Amino acid sequence: MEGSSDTPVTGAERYKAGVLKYAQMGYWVPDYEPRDTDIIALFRITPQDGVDPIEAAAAVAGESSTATWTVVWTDRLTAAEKYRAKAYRVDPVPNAEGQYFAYIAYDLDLFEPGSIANLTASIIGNVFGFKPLKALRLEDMRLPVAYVKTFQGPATGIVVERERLDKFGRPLLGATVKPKLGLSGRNYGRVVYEALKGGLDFTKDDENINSQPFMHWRDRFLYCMEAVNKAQAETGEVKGTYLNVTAGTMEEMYERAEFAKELGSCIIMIDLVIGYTAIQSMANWARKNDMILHLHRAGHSTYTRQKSHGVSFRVITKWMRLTGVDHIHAGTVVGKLEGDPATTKGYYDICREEFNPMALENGLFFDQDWASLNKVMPVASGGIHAGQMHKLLHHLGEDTVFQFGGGTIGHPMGIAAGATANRVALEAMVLARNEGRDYLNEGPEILQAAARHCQPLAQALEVWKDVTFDYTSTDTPDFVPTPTASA
Ligand SMILES: O=C(COP(=O)(O)O)[C@H](O)[C@H](O)COP(=O)(O)O
Ligand SMILES: [Mg+2]
Repeated sequence: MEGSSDTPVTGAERYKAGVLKYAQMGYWVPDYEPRDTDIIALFRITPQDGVDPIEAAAAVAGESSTATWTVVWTDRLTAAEKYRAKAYRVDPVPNAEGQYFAYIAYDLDLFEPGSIANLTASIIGNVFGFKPLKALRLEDMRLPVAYVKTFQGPATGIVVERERLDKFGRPLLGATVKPKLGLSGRNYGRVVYEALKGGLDFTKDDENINSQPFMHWRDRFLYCMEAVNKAQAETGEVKGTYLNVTAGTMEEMYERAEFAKELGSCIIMIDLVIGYTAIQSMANWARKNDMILHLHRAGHSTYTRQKSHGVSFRVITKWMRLTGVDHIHAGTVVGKLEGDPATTKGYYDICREEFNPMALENGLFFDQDWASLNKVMPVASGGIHAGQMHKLLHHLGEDTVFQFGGGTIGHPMGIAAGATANRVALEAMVLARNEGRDYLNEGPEILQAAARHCQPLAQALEVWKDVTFDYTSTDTPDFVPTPTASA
Protein backbone atom coordinates (compact mmCIF):
# COMPACT_ATOMS: atom_id res chain seq x y z
CA MET A 1 0.00 0.00 0.00
CA GLU A 2 1.52 3.30 -1.02
CA GLY A 3 0.32 6.83 -1.61
CA SER A 4 2.07 10.08 -2.42
CA SER A 5 1.03 11.85 0.78
CA ASP A 6 2.83 9.09 2.68
CA THR A 7 6.13 10.05 1.11
CA PRO A 8 8.59 11.38 3.67
CA VAL A 9 9.24 15.09 3.57
CA THR A 10 12.97 15.71 3.41
CA GLY A 11 15.53 18.50 3.61
CA ALA A 12 14.76 21.84 5.22
CA GLU A 13 10.98 21.28 4.76
CA ARG A 14 11.04 18.32 7.15
CA TYR A 15 11.97 20.44 10.15
CA LYS A 16 9.88 23.51 9.45
CA ALA A 17 7.60 24.24 12.43
CA GLY A 18 4.13 22.82 11.91
CA VAL A 19 2.30 19.56 11.62
CA LEU A 20 3.12 16.76 9.17
CA LYS A 21 1.51 13.36 8.84
CA TYR A 22 3.42 10.67 10.72
CA ALA A 23 4.14 8.93 7.41
CA GLN A 24 5.60 12.19 6.09
CA MET A 25 7.76 12.49 9.23
CA GLY A 26 9.47 9.22 8.28
CA TYR A 27 7.62 6.63 10.37
CA TRP A 28 6.42 4.76 7.26
CA VAL A 29 9.30 3.12 5.38
CA PRO A 30 7.81 0.49 3.06
CA ASP A 31 11.15 -0.67 1.69
CA TYR A 32 12.77 -1.03 5.13
CA GLU A 33 14.43 -4.38 5.76
CA PRO A 34 14.54 -5.05 9.50
CA ARG A 35 18.01 -5.64 10.89
CA ASP A 36 18.82 -8.77 12.91
CA THR A 37 19.16 -6.60 15.99
CA ASP A 38 15.83 -4.76 15.58
CA ILE A 39 12.93 -5.42 17.89
CA ILE A 40 9.82 -5.97 15.77
CA ALA A 41 6.26 -5.50 16.99
CA LEU A 42 3.17 -6.65 15.19
CA PHE A 43 0.09 -4.62 16.00
CA ARG A 44 -3.51 -5.21 14.97
CA ILE A 45 -4.80 -1.72 14.24
CA THR A 46 -8.41 -0.67 13.78
CA PRO A 47 -8.26 2.90 12.42
CA GLN A 48 -11.17 5.27 12.98
CA ASP A 49 -13.46 5.63 9.96
CA GLY A 50 -11.69 7.67 7.31
CA VAL A 51 -8.19 7.21 8.79
CA ASP A 52 -5.76 5.74 6.29
CA PRO A 53 -4.29 2.46 7.65
CA ILE A 54 -0.77 3.43 6.61
CA GLU A 55 -0.97 6.72 8.45
CA ALA A 56 -2.41 4.85 11.45
CA ALA A 57 0.52 2.40 11.38
CA ALA A 58 3.00 5.27 11.04
CA ALA A 59 1.34 7.02 13.97
CA VAL A 60 1.73 3.92 16.14
CA ALA A 61 5.40 3.70 15.12
CA GLY A 62 5.83 7.39 15.90
CA GLU A 63 4.08 7.50 19.25
CA SER A 64 5.81 4.31 20.44
CA SER A 65 9.25 5.69 19.59
CA THR A 66 10.31 9.29 19.12
CA ALA A 67 7.38 11.31 17.79
CA THR A 68 4.96 13.86 19.06
CA TRP A 69 2.02 15.39 17.20
CA THR A 70 4.00 18.25 15.70
CA VAL A 71 7.43 18.67 14.19
CA VAL A 72 10.10 19.46 16.79
CA TRP A 73 13.43 20.93 15.75
CA THR A 74 15.20 19.10 18.60
CA ASP A 75 15.01 15.94 16.46
CA ARG A 76 17.99 17.41 14.67
CA LEU A 77 20.11 17.12 17.81
CA THR A 78 19.70 13.33 17.66
CA ALA A 79 20.31 10.47 15.25
CA ALA A 80 16.60 10.84 14.49
CA GLU A 81 16.54 8.57 11.45
CA LYS A 82 17.96 5.69 13.44
CA TYR A 83 15.73 6.26 16.47
CA ARG A 84 12.49 6.60 14.55
CA ALA A 85 10.54 3.34 14.65
CA LYS A 86 9.66 2.27 11.15
CA ALA A 87 6.29 0.88 10.09
CA TYR A 88 7.28 -1.17 7.05
CA ARG A 89 4.33 -3.40 6.24
CA VAL A 90 0.54 -3.15 6.56
CA ASP A 91 -1.69 -6.10 5.65
CA PRO A 92 -5.47 -6.34 5.93
CA VAL A 93 -6.48 -8.91 8.57
CA PRO A 94 -8.19 -11.86 6.85
CA ASN A 95 -11.95 -11.92 7.43
CA ALA A 96 -11.94 -8.82 9.64
CA GLU A 97 -13.03 -5.69 7.86
CA GLY A 98 -11.38 -2.50 9.02
CA GLN A 99 -8.51 -4.26 10.82
CA TYR A 100 -4.88 -4.31 9.68
CA PHE A 101 -1.67 -5.97 10.79
CA ALA A 102 1.07 -3.36 11.05
CA TYR A 103 4.72 -4.44 11.30
CA ILE A 104 6.96 -1.96 13.09
CA ALA A 105 10.73 -2.21 13.59
CA TYR A 106 12.59 -0.53 16.45
CA ASP A 107 16.32 0.02 16.73
CA LEU A 108 17.87 -1.84 19.67
CA ASP A 109 19.30 1.42 21.03
CA LEU A 110 15.79 2.58 21.91
CA PHE A 111 15.67 0.16 24.83
CA GLU A 112 17.46 -0.21 28.13
CA PRO A 113 18.99 -3.70 28.40
CA GLY A 114 17.24 -6.13 30.73
CA SER A 115 14.16 -4.03 31.55
CA ILE A 116 10.61 -5.08 30.69
CA ALA A 117 9.42 -1.85 32.30
CA ASN A 118 11.40 0.12 29.74
CA LEU A 119 10.36 -2.04 26.79
CA THR A 120 6.69 -1.75 27.67
CA ALA A 121 6.81 1.97 28.39
CA SER A 122 7.58 2.41 24.68
CA ILE A 123 5.70 -0.39 23.01
CA ILE A 124 2.47 -0.14 25.02
CA GLY A 125 3.07 3.25 26.60
CA ASN A 126 0.85 5.94 25.05
CA VAL A 127 -0.31 4.38 21.83
CA PHE A 128 -3.26 2.41 23.16
CA GLY A 129 -5.20 5.57 23.87
CA PHE A 130 -4.42 7.23 20.57
CA LYS A 131 -7.55 8.94 19.17
CA PRO A 132 -7.19 8.07 15.43
CA LEU A 133 -7.50 4.38 16.37
CA LYS A 134 -10.68 2.65 17.46
CA ALA A 135 -8.68 -0.21 18.89
CA LEU A 136 -5.13 -1.52 19.03
CA ARG A 137 -3.71 -4.90 19.94
CA LEU A 138 -0.11 -5.99 20.32
CA GLU A 139 -0.22 -9.42 18.70
CA ASP A 140 3.39 -10.55 18.71
CA MET A 141 6.99 -9.40 19.00
CA ARG A 142 10.30 -10.60 17.56
CA LEU A 143 12.97 -10.16 20.22
CA PRO A 144 16.48 -10.21 18.77
CA VAL A 145 19.11 -12.43 20.37
CA ALA A 146 21.13 -9.33 21.25
CA TYR A 147 18.22 -8.18 23.42
CA VAL A 148 17.22 -11.60 24.78
CA LYS A 149 20.76 -11.99 26.11
CA THR A 150 20.35 -8.96 28.35
CA PHE A 151 17.84 -10.90 30.51
CA GLN A 152 18.58 -13.74 32.91
CA GLY A 153 15.67 -15.97 31.84
CA PRO A 154 14.06 -18.55 34.13
CA ALA A 155 15.90 -18.83 37.42
CA THR A 156 15.68 -22.63 37.52
CA GLY A 157 14.09 -23.88 34.29
CA ILE A 158 12.37 -27.16 33.44
CA VAL A 159 15.44 -29.42 33.43
CA VAL A 160 16.77 -28.36 36.83
CA GLU A 161 13.29 -28.29 38.35
CA ARG A 162 12.82 -31.95 37.41
CA GLU A 163 16.25 -32.80 38.81
CA ARG A 164 15.51 -31.09 42.10
CA LEU A 165 12.14 -32.81 42.36
CA ASP A 166 13.52 -36.13 41.09
CA LYS A 167 10.45 -36.54 38.86
CA PHE A 168 10.75 -37.43 35.19
CA GLY A 169 8.76 -38.74 32.25
CA ARG A 170 5.32 -37.41 33.17
CA PRO A 171 3.55 -34.12 33.72
CA LEU A 172 3.59 -32.90 37.31
CA LEU A 173 0.39 -32.69 39.31
CA GLY A 174 -0.82 -29.90 41.52
CA ALA A 175 -3.88 -28.47 43.24
CA THR A 176 -5.01 -25.01 44.22
CA VAL A 177 -6.30 -24.98 47.78
CA LYS A 178 -10.03 -24.27 47.93
CA PRO A 179 -12.05 -22.45 49.10
CA LYS A 180 -9.97 -19.60 47.76
CA LEU A 181 -10.44 -17.55 50.90
CA GLY A 182 -11.43 -18.11 54.49
CA LEU A 183 -9.60 -21.20 55.76
CA SER A 184 -7.57 -20.90 58.95
CA GLY A 185 -3.89 -21.86 58.82
CA ARG A 186 -4.45 -25.21 60.45
CA ASN A 187 -7.29 -26.27 58.15
CA TYR A 188 -5.38 -24.96 55.16
CA GLY A 189 -2.34 -27.05 56.09
CA ARG A 190 -4.57 -30.09 56.35
CA VAL A 191 -5.73 -29.66 52.73
CA VAL A 192 -2.10 -29.38 51.63
CA TYR A 193 -1.08 -32.50 53.55
CA GLU A 194 -3.92 -34.66 52.24
CA ALA A 195 -3.44 -33.56 48.63
CA LEU A 196 0.31 -34.21 48.71
CA LYS A 197 0.02 -37.48 50.58
CA GLY A 198 -2.73 -38.61 48.18
CA GLY A 199 -0.33 -38.41 45.24
CA LEU A 200 0.12 -34.83 44.01
CA ASP A 201 3.54 -33.25 43.57
CA PHE A 202 2.48 -29.73 44.40
CA THR A 203 -0.23 -27.74 46.06
CA LYS A 204 -0.57 -24.02 45.67
CA ASP A 205 -1.99 -20.90 47.21
CA ASP A 206 -4.63 -19.17 45.20
CA GLU A 207 -3.87 -15.84 43.55
CA ASN A 208 -5.70 -13.84 46.21
CA ILE A 209 -4.29 -15.57 49.29
CA ASN A 210 -1.84 -13.14 50.89
CA SER A 211 -2.22 -12.15 54.54
CA GLN A 212 -5.85 -11.66 55.49
CA PRO A 213 -7.40 -11.52 58.94
CA PHE A 214 -8.55 -15.16 58.77
CA MET A 215 -4.98 -16.40 58.08
CA HIS A 216 -1.83 -14.34 58.38
CA TRP A 217 0.96 -15.27 56.02
CA ARG A 218 3.31 -16.69 58.66
CA ASP A 219 0.60 -19.10 59.84
CA ARG A 220 0.02 -20.21 56.27
CA PHE A 221 3.73 -20.79 55.68
CA LEU A 222 4.21 -22.68 58.95
CA TYR A 223 1.24 -25.02 58.51
CA CYS A 224 1.93 -25.55 54.81
CA MET A 225 5.57 -26.50 55.40
CA GLU A 226 4.61 -28.82 58.21
CA ALA A 227 2.25 -30.50 55.72
CA VAL A 228 4.96 -30.69 53.03
CA ASN A 229 7.49 -32.22 55.42
CA LYS A 230 5.02 -34.80 56.72
CA ALA A 231 3.89 -35.78 53.22
CA GLN A 232 7.50 -36.07 52.04
CA ALA A 233 8.40 -38.30 54.98
CA GLU A 234 5.40 -40.54 54.41
CA THR A 235 5.66 -40.89 50.62
CA GLY A 236 9.43 -40.74 50.14
CA GLU A 237 8.86 -38.23 47.31
CA VAL A 238 9.89 -34.60 47.01
CA LYS A 239 6.80 -32.39 47.45
CA GLY A 240 6.23 -28.67 47.20
CA THR A 241 3.66 -26.01 47.88
CA TYR A 242 3.77 -22.69 46.08
CA LEU A 243 3.86 -20.17 48.89
CA ASN A 244 2.38 -16.97 47.47
CA VAL A 245 4.65 -14.11 48.55
CA THR A 246 2.62 -11.45 46.73
CA ALA A 247 2.32 -8.40 48.99
CA GLY A 248 1.92 -4.64 48.94
CA THR A 249 5.62 -3.77 48.85
CA MET A 250 8.88 -5.31 47.67
CA GLU A 251 10.22 -5.25 51.23
CA GLU A 252 7.27 -7.35 52.38
CA MET A 253 7.69 -9.78 49.48
CA TYR A 254 11.38 -10.25 50.23
CA GLU A 255 10.59 -10.89 53.88
CA ARG A 256 8.02 -13.55 52.97
CA ALA A 257 10.36 -15.17 50.44
CA GLU A 258 13.15 -15.30 53.03
CA PHE A 259 10.83 -17.00 55.51
CA ALA A 260 9.77 -19.55 52.85
CA LYS A 261 13.45 -20.31 52.29
CA GLU A 262 14.15 -20.57 55.99
CA LEU A 263 11.37 -23.14 56.30
CA GLY A 264 12.87 -25.20 53.47
CA SER A 265 10.31 -24.56 50.70
CA CYS A 266 11.56 -25.40 47.20
CA ILE A 267 9.12 -23.00 45.50
CA ILE A 268 7.48 -19.61 45.94
CA MET A 269 4.77 -17.89 43.97
CA ILE A 270 3.96 -14.40 42.73
CA ASP A 271 1.02 -12.91 40.84
CA LEU A 272 1.32 -11.05 37.53
CA VAL A 273 -0.44 -8.08 39.13
CA ILE A 274 2.70 -7.18 41.10
CA GLY A 275 4.13 -5.68 37.91
CA TYR A 276 7.09 -6.30 35.64
CA THR A 277 9.79 -4.73 37.77
CA ALA A 278 8.68 -6.60 40.87
CA ILE A 279 8.62 -9.83 38.85
CA GLN A 280 12.18 -9.25 37.65
CA SER A 281 13.35 -8.52 41.20
CA MET A 282 11.73 -11.68 42.52
CA ALA A 283 13.27 -13.71 39.68
CA ASN A 284 16.70 -12.39 40.65
CA TRP A 285 16.00 -13.31 44.25
CA ALA A 286 14.85 -16.80 43.19
CA ARG A 287 18.02 -17.41 41.19
CA LYS A 288 20.23 -16.29 44.08
CA ASN A 289 18.34 -18.49 46.51
CA ASP A 290 17.88 -21.67 44.42
CA MET A 291 14.13 -21.27 44.53
CA ILE A 292 11.64 -22.25 41.82
CA LEU A 293 9.44 -19.25 40.95
CA HIS A 294 5.79 -19.82 40.05
CA LEU A 295 3.84 -17.06 38.29
CA HIS A 296 0.05 -16.92 38.43
CA ARG A 297 -1.20 -14.77 35.54
CA ALA A 298 -3.83 -13.07 37.70
CA GLY A 299 -5.34 -10.09 35.89
CA HIS A 300 -4.15 -10.92 32.39
CA SER A 301 -7.62 -11.44 30.88
CA THR A 302 -8.45 -7.77 31.43
CA TYR A 303 -6.20 -7.01 28.47
CA THR A 304 -5.40 -10.30 26.68
CA ARG A 305 -8.78 -11.79 25.92
CA GLN A 306 -10.38 -9.51 23.35
CA LYS A 307 -9.01 -9.86 19.87
CA SER A 308 -9.20 -6.26 18.78
CA HIS A 309 -7.69 -4.42 21.78
CA GLY A 310 -4.98 -5.11 24.35
CA VAL A 311 -1.92 -7.33 24.44
CA SER A 312 -1.93 -10.95 23.36
CA PHE A 313 -0.99 -13.46 26.06
CA ARG A 314 1.72 -14.77 23.70
CA VAL A 315 3.51 -11.46 24.12
CA ILE A 316 3.11 -11.59 27.91
CA THR A 317 4.54 -15.14 27.80
CA LYS A 318 7.57 -13.90 25.86
CA TRP A 319 8.16 -11.09 28.35
CA MET A 320 7.81 -13.53 31.24
CA ARG A 321 10.39 -15.92 29.77
CA LEU A 322 12.77 -12.97 29.65
CA THR A 323 12.03 -11.86 33.22
CA GLY A 324 12.93 -15.26 34.60
CA VAL A 325 9.87 -16.97 36.07
CA ASP A 326 10.00 -20.78 36.12
CA HIS A 327 6.27 -21.51 35.90
CA ILE A 328 3.51 -19.64 34.14
CA HIS A 329 -0.22 -20.34 33.94
CA ALA A 330 -0.81 -20.81 30.22
CA GLY A 331 -4.27 -22.34 29.83
CA THR A 332 -5.87 -25.78 29.71
CA VAL A 333 -7.82 -25.78 26.42
CA VAL A 334 -10.47 -28.03 28.05
CA GLY A 335 -11.08 -26.24 31.36
CA LYS A 336 -13.24 -23.39 32.60
CA LEU A 337 -11.18 -20.45 31.30
CA GLU A 338 -10.46 -19.01 27.86
CA GLY A 339 -8.11 -21.14 25.73
CA ASP A 340 -8.44 -21.94 22.04
CA PRO A 341 -6.29 -25.05 21.24
CA ALA A 342 -4.23 -23.52 18.43
CA THR A 343 -3.60 -20.25 20.28
CA THR A 344 -2.73 -22.08 23.49
CA LYS A 345 -0.21 -24.23 21.60
CA GLY A 346 1.55 -21.00 20.65
CA TYR A 347 1.92 -20.04 24.35
CA TYR A 348 3.24 -23.49 25.28
CA ASP A 349 5.75 -23.39 22.42
CA ILE A 350 7.03 -20.01 23.60
CA CYS A 351 7.61 -21.49 27.04
CA ARG A 352 9.29 -24.73 26.02
CA GLU A 353 11.10 -24.44 22.68
CA GLU A 354 14.64 -23.27 22.07
CA PHE A 355 13.53 -21.77 18.79
CA ASN A 356 10.00 -20.93 17.69
CA PRO A 357 9.57 -21.01 13.93
CA MET A 358 6.91 -18.72 12.53
CA ALA A 359 3.53 -20.50 12.87
CA LEU A 360 0.66 -18.24 11.86
CA GLU A 361 -1.88 -20.95 12.73
CA ASN A 362 -0.70 -20.68 16.34
CA GLY A 363 -0.49 -16.91 16.31
CA LEU A 364 3.33 -16.86 16.06
CA PHE A 365 4.18 -14.23 13.44
CA PHE A 366 7.97 -14.43 13.70
CA ASP A 367 10.82 -16.87 14.14
CA GLN A 368 12.04 -16.44 17.71
CA ASP A 369 15.43 -17.62 18.93
CA TRP A 370 15.57 -18.01 22.72
CA ALA A 371 19.37 -17.94 22.81
CA SER A 372 19.72 -20.65 25.48
CA LEU A 373 17.46 -18.96 28.02
CA ASN A 374 16.01 -21.67 30.26
CA LYS A 375 12.57 -23.01 29.50
CA VAL A 376 9.45 -22.06 31.44
CA MET A 377 7.17 -24.82 32.77
CA PRO A 378 3.64 -24.07 31.54
CA VAL A 379 0.90 -24.70 34.08
CA ALA A 380 -2.57 -25.92 33.07
CA SER A 381 -5.12 -24.87 35.65
CA GLY A 382 -8.77 -23.93 35.85
CA GLY A 383 -11.73 -26.28 35.85
CA ILE A 384 -9.96 -29.53 35.00
CA HIS A 385 -10.61 -33.04 36.32
CA ALA A 386 -9.32 -36.61 36.01
CA GLY A 387 -11.78 -37.54 33.26
CA GLN A 388 -9.99 -35.12 30.89
CA MET A 389 -6.53 -36.62 31.37
CA HIS A 390 -6.16 -37.94 27.80
CA LYS A 391 -7.08 -34.55 26.36
CA LEU A 392 -4.74 -32.69 28.70
CA LEU A 393 -1.79 -34.94 27.81
CA HIS A 394 -2.59 -34.67 24.12
CA HIS A 395 -2.96 -30.89 23.96
CA LEU A 396 -0.35 -29.86 26.49
CA GLY A 397 2.36 -32.54 26.48
CA GLU A 398 4.71 -33.77 29.16
CA ASP A 399 6.64 -30.79 30.51
CA THR A 400 3.72 -29.16 32.24
CA VAL A 401 1.92 -29.04 35.57
CA PHE A 402 -1.72 -30.12 35.59
CA GLN A 403 -3.45 -28.38 38.44
CA PHE A 404 -6.78 -29.59 39.77
CA GLY A 405 -8.21 -27.41 42.53
CA GLY A 406 -11.91 -28.27 42.61
CA GLY A 407 -10.93 -31.45 40.76
CA THR A 408 -9.01 -32.63 43.85
CA ILE A 409 -10.69 -31.01 46.81
CA GLY A 410 -14.23 -31.57 45.52
CA HIS A 411 -13.82 -35.36 45.37
CA PRO A 412 -16.74 -37.09 47.13
CA MET A 413 -14.39 -39.19 49.29
CA GLY A 414 -12.14 -36.34 50.29
CA ILE A 415 -8.96 -34.58 49.29
CA ALA A 416 -6.52 -37.51 49.44
CA ALA A 417 -8.90 -39.60 47.31
CA GLY A 418 -9.12 -36.73 44.81
CA ALA A 419 -5.34 -36.61 44.59
CA THR A 420 -5.06 -40.38 44.15
CA ALA A 421 -7.66 -40.30 41.36
CA ASN A 422 -5.60 -37.72 39.49
CA ARG A 423 -2.29 -39.54 40.00
CA VAL A 424 -3.68 -42.89 38.87
CA ALA A 425 -5.42 -41.33 35.85
CA LEU A 426 -2.19 -39.60 34.85
CA GLU A 427 0.01 -42.66 35.26
CA ALA A 428 -2.46 -44.84 33.33
CA MET A 429 -2.48 -42.31 30.48
CA VAL A 430 1.31 -41.93 30.36
CA LEU A 431 1.68 -45.73 30.32
CA ALA A 432 -0.80 -46.00 27.45
CA ARG A 433 1.09 -43.30 25.56
CA ASN A 434 4.41 -45.03 26.18
CA GLU A 435 2.96 -48.31 24.91
CA GLY A 436 2.12 -46.56 21.67
CA ARG A 437 -1.65 -46.63 22.11
CA ASP A 438 -3.97 -44.08 20.54
CA TYR A 439 -4.57 -42.68 24.02
CA LEU A 440 -6.55 -39.66 22.83
CA ASN A 441 -9.29 -41.72 21.22
CA GLU A 442 -9.08 -44.61 23.68
CA GLY A 443 -8.82 -42.25 26.67
CA PRO A 444 -12.21 -42.98 28.24
CA GLU A 445 -11.58 -46.78 28.08
CA ILE A 446 -8.07 -46.37 29.49
CA LEU A 447 -9.47 -44.41 32.43
CA GLN A 448 -12.30 -46.90 33.03
CA ALA A 449 -9.80 -49.79 33.00
CA ALA A 450 -7.58 -48.01 35.56
CA ALA A 451 -10.65 -47.21 37.66
CA ARG A 452 -11.43 -50.92 38.05
CA HIS A 453 -8.44 -51.09 40.43
CA CYS A 454 -8.79 -47.63 41.93
CA GLN A 455 -12.01 -46.68 43.64
CA PRO A 456 -11.12 -42.98 44.01
CA LEU A 457 -10.72 -42.75 40.22
CA ALA A 458 -14.00 -44.59 39.65
CA GLN A 459 -15.73 -42.07 41.93
CA ALA A 460 -14.07 -39.09 40.23
CA LEU A 461 -15.13 -40.29 36.78
CA GLU A 462 -18.65 -40.86 38.02
CA VAL A 463 -19.11 -37.49 39.69
CA TRP A 464 -17.48 -35.31 37.00
CA LYS A 465 -18.30 -37.39 33.93
CA ASP A 466 -20.42 -34.82 32.12
CA VAL A 467 -18.54 -31.72 33.09
CA THR A 468 -17.22 -29.84 30.05
CA PHE A 469 -16.84 -26.16 29.28
CA ASP A 470 -17.79 -25.85 25.61
CA TYR A 471 -17.95 -22.16 24.85
CA THR A 472 -16.72 -20.21 21.88
CA SER A 473 -13.19 -18.87 22.31
CA THR A 474 -12.69 -15.14 21.90
CA ASP A 475 -8.96 -15.26 21.15
CA THR A 476 -8.48 -17.41 18.06
CA PRO A 477 -5.80 -17.30 15.33
CA ASP A 478 -6.56 -15.44 12.10
CA PHE A 479 -4.85 -17.98 9.89
CA VAL A 480 -5.51 -21.66 9.28
CA PRO A 481 -2.66 -24.01 8.30
CA THR A 482 -1.94 -23.98 4.57
CA PRO A 483 -2.71 -27.47 3.20
CA THR A 484 0.42 -29.22 1.93
CA ALA A 485 0.51 -30.49 -1.67
CA SER A 486 -0.05 -34.09 -0.54
CA ALA A 487 -2.87 -33.25 1.87
O1 LIG B 1 -7.75 -21.28 41.09
C1 LIG B 1 -7.52 -21.61 39.96
C2 LIG B 1 -8.06 -22.89 39.43
O2 LIG B 1 -8.92 -23.56 40.32
P1 LIG B 1 -9.77 -24.86 39.88
O3 LIG B 1 -8.80 -25.94 39.49
O4 LIG B 1 -10.58 -25.23 41.08
O5 LIG B 1 -10.66 -24.46 38.73
C3 LIG B 1 -6.61 -20.73 39.16
O6 LIG B 1 -6.57 -19.44 39.71
C4 LIG B 1 -6.97 -20.60 37.70
O7 LIG B 1 -6.60 -21.77 37.09
C5 LIG B 1 -6.25 -19.48 36.96
O8 LIG B 1 -6.50 -19.52 35.61
P2 LIG B 1 -5.35 -19.63 34.49
O9 LIG B 1 -4.54 -20.84 34.83
O10 LIG B 1 -6.07 -19.74 33.18
O11 LIG B 1 -4.56 -18.38 34.59
MG1 LIG C 1 -7.22 -19.20 41.41
